[in-house]
Amino acid sequence: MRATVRKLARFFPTAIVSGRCRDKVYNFVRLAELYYAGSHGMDIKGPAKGSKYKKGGDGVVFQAASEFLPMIDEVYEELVEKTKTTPGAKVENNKFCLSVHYRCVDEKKWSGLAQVVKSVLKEYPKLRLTQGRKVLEIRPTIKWDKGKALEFLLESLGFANCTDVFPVYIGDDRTDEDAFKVLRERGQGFGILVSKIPKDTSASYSLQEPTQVMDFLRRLVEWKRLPFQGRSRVV
Ligand SMILES: O=P(O)(O)OC[C@H]1O[C@H](O[C@H]2O[C@H](CO)[C@@H](O)[C@H](O)[C@H]2O)[C@H](O)[C@@H](O)[C@@H]1O
Repeated sequence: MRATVRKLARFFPTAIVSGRCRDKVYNFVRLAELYYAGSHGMDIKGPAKGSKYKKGGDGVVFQAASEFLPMIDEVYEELVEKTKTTPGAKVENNKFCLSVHYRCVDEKKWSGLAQVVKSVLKEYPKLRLTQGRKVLEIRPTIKWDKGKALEFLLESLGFANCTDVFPVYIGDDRTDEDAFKVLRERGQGFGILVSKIPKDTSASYSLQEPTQVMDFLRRLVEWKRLPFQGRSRVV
């Protein structure tokens, strides 16, 4: 997948948008030519060496929730301490947001763990709690999500009002729906949901698994390599 994404980024501006913290995502992917939006889009950074898509000025850098950092760190410490007694619970610091994983916790203890998390958050009204796949997510109440990050990237790169730019957003998480919605509302490009089972979604298309995503990206690269006149051909 990494080699395919590297080829893709040669032809198309490519970003990875994730709930994990940006550094962690970068360390997984290790492609300096990409844009990275970590912490559910709250921490955005463009390629270190600048980008051929953004001429002049500074590179793309944006942190939507910097003032929340001390609070997030404080809540992280508190959650680590208070969840110690729940075997299998894991608190993950994603810089501008936190995740409390309960995948490895005995099902009988799930509601107790959620109560512990909620009781900590009572003291922090500026943070909100959402639910992911066997994970409780804590993040600032600011109006920022993966959809906002996508809009920010389109605007920063000067693509927001281009009729000849076709953004494609691929995701498998509930939080990716915000980005699918943005594309649907703008009538620009489309979203692709990755899921084996049918789901209620704002994405326009779906793929079942990462190998299909890789195949789709590989075909995009092949299509782009075709001479312009031949691009209507399906690869
Ligand atoms: O925004 P994404 O890049 O799709 O990330 C969403 C979450 O990913 C991670 O959690 C996922 O993997 C965990 C195992 O490593 C699994 O337990 C969980 O169910 C998955 O959602 C990450 O740890 C979370 O912080 C992200 O929000």
